[in-house]
Amino acid sequence: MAFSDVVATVVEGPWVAYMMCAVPLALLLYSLLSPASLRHIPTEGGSSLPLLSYLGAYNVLRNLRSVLQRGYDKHKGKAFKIALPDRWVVVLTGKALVDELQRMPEESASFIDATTELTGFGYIWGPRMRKDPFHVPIIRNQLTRQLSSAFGDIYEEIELSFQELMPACEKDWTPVHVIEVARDVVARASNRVFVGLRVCRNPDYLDMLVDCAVSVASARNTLMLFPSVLKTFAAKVVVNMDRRIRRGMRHLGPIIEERMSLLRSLGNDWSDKPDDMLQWIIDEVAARQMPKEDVVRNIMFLNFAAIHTSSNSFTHAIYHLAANPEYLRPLREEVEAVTAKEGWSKTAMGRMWRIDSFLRESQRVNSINPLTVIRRTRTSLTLSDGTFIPQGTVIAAPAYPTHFDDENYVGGDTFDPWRYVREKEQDLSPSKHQYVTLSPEYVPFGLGKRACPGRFFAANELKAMLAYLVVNYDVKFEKEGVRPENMHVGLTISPDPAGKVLFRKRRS
Ligand code: HEM
Repeated sequence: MAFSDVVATVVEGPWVAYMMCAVPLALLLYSLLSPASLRHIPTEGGSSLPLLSYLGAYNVLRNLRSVLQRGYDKHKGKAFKIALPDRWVVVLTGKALVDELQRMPEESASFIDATTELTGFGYIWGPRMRKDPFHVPIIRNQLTRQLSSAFGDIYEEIELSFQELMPACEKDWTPVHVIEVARDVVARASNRVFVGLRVCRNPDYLDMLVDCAVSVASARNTLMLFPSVLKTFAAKVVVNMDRRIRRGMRHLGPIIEERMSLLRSLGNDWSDKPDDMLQWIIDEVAARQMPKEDVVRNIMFLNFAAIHTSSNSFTHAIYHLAANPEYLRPLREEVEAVTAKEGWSKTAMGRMWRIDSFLRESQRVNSINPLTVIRRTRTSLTLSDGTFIPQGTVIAAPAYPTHFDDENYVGGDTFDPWRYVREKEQDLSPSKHQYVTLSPEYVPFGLGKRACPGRFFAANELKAMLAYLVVNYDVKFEKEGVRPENMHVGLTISPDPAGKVLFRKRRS
């Protein structure tokens, strides 16, 4: 049958009648199935009517930043909702509600359930990581406690990686893809501490980690186009974690086997037992009698958490510096004065207030995710302003509007690199203004019990990277003073990946 015949049959036949019945039926079904209990919460970014909300979701994904800002301006201090292709998200605004959000216990508003659904991570990394996230206390306790003793190794790796990755800059102004260099440096420096010298410089291992981090970070935008029942399958196709873990096993498998056999023969403690991330994870995996592939899964997850976030944050900061090279001098003066006294150490990093303020301010104006402090309610609850939130709702705080609110930051829409240096100088408790310090007005690391446990590690690494660059290189953009616009794609924000910064080995 020719195509025109098919069209004629459809138009003239009973199909028109079927369609006329089916469409209202679908609308009715959808409105019955849609969460009626969210209808009292105002919608931003489009209509909340059945099916039309999909148009809203399209608009939200294209213009998330401005939709969130409009919602914030209209409803500050209250909640509003936005449509995504696979769900509604209720956005809580203003200090009081965001503070309430961070205090909600996991049993009533779950971070794990929210990351599973909103970012698709539960589907990508598998149910075990969701049910038993033992990597969190490892980061919080062992890794963070070891920062002082590990600093020398981290710094050595930073220094060597920059020298190897940017050799041409030794001679003249050379364009550098900062995001790519940042990913490699972060991967190498972090893995010096995660898995040790034996593997951390292996180019295939590093390539695997960076590729995994980039794929997982962008997968959230693809996975939200699938209904929940298909997400596990979609995650397998989009990310194929099993294949990545097999590749990781080629690098880490022999070391894991060696260490596991020592654990079996010598027990939990032996005199020269390694004291690194790999061993801490092996201990947990062995105690739970899990397969050794789970060690690799954990290492890869931590690398995803570290590489994507830290390299984006670093690139944002370098873009500000290259657009305003006049910031180099005050940064250099500080780094040189501090390292002259303290050497390159964690103590020195703690004394670099300008470096710290620069990174914190860059994180404030650029953010890492447009929605943060994400949770999914496990019970119905009523907020202090009387808003009823039914069970199973994803709730979150909006990053940009919070960070650009003049009530929270004077001149909040301008990048002011020394903002927190001034605040520290005026405050009796200067630690309140550090890069890693959280508050309902500063949300890039999340908030509350599930706030980023890796931020102390990240801050030290990023401060060492920035400090190293400012004392060793001159920096500028080809077109002076112009910073490339950030890219907003669906639920992600990133520095323009095409941005190139000119670097030249410092002459004076
Ligand atoms: C500048 C760098 C980083 C940024 C901006 C960042 C940001 C975040 C954010 C926003 C969250 C969610 C918190 C919430 O919603 O309340 C988070 C969670 C997490 N981050 Fe980071 N992160 C960074 C670096 C790191 C590093 C280096 C590691 C690992 C060493 C790490 C490990 C984690 C883990 C494991 C979680 C989940 C915590 C949990 O399950 O309770 N992050 N991070």
